[in-house]
Amino acid sequence: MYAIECLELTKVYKSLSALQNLTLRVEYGTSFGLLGENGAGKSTLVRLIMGFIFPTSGQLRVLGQEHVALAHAKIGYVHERPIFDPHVSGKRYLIHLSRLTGIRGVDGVKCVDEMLRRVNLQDVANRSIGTYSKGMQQRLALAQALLADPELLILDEPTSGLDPRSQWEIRQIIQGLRQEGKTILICSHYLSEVEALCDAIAIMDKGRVKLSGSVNDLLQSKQVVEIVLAEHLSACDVVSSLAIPEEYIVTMQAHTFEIQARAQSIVLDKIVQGHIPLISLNPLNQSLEDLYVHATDQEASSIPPHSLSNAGGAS
Ligand SMILES: Nc1ncnc2c1ncn2[C@@H]1O[C@H](COP(=O)(O)OP(=O)(O)OP(=O)(O)O)[C@@H](O)[C@H]1O
Repeated sequence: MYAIECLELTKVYKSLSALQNLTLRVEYGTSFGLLGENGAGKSTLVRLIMGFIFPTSGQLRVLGQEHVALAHAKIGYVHERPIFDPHVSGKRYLIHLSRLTGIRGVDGVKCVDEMLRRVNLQDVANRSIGTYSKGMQQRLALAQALLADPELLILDEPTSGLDPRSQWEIRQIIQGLRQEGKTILICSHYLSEVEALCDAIAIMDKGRVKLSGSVNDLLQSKQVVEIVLAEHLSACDVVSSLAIPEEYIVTMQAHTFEIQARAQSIVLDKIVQGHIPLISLNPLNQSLEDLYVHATDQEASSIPPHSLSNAGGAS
């Protein structure tokens, strides 16, 4: 069973298709990154998951509920730009919310104090929120989302617009939640953040999933090795004389070609047996940024399928 399961999900606003037959699954206890350019459909998907809007067609199940509103009490949500009453203190605000969620009296205060410690706001707990920095407000929003100990946490651009120190603080909190085994869905434009915080990702483009899967699998499947031949050799001639399968080749230049890392030993055997002189063999690590650029690049859609294969279960 999945914490979030979308099957052929479509959302049309008037005449605009914001999501088109989107299939995506988020496993319980994992941290999932939703990536995509502005207008890709990430917020629409989050709004559907939260039950703020309804799908035009397709199926959606959140924490086992087809009626996603029934899952609401078990979801913690942090908006990209949380809005607070600036005159109320952080502690008072959280106590008010804890009462609304049914945690009252001494237990409520204990729970709030614990949450304030957790997001490192204990020293400013009694100050009015209007005096908080943006980073503090974002941490308060996280505390608010965590108050009812949700099963699923949805973080929309959790570090957007924050200074590096504040970003780091938020990421540390998210790492802690991840280690506790919380299911987390993060929408972010920061690729290094997603690479560091997420077990799996989906890259969305124009309402569709372009690429998805586990971060490790995706990165490993895209590792390449650069082979630099002696200058008198043409890469094209060597590849054809050694009969190196086309699907192993990523790029080819005059005396250099890149191959999939997984094909390294096969290609090297051929090179040794063919007595081909090499200048160097260089592993080139791919980052999530490289994957992202390929997946969202229209030109890249026409490059060989091995460079852009969908490694995950989504389509
Ligand atoms: N309420 C709405 N009515 C009409 N069109 C909408 C509405 N909300 C979103 N859209 C359109 O749907 C598409 C997807 O928008 P969405 O906000 O889901 O993208 P996004 O990936 O979250 O973008 P961003 O990164 O900028 O937040 C866009 O073309 C947007 O203009």
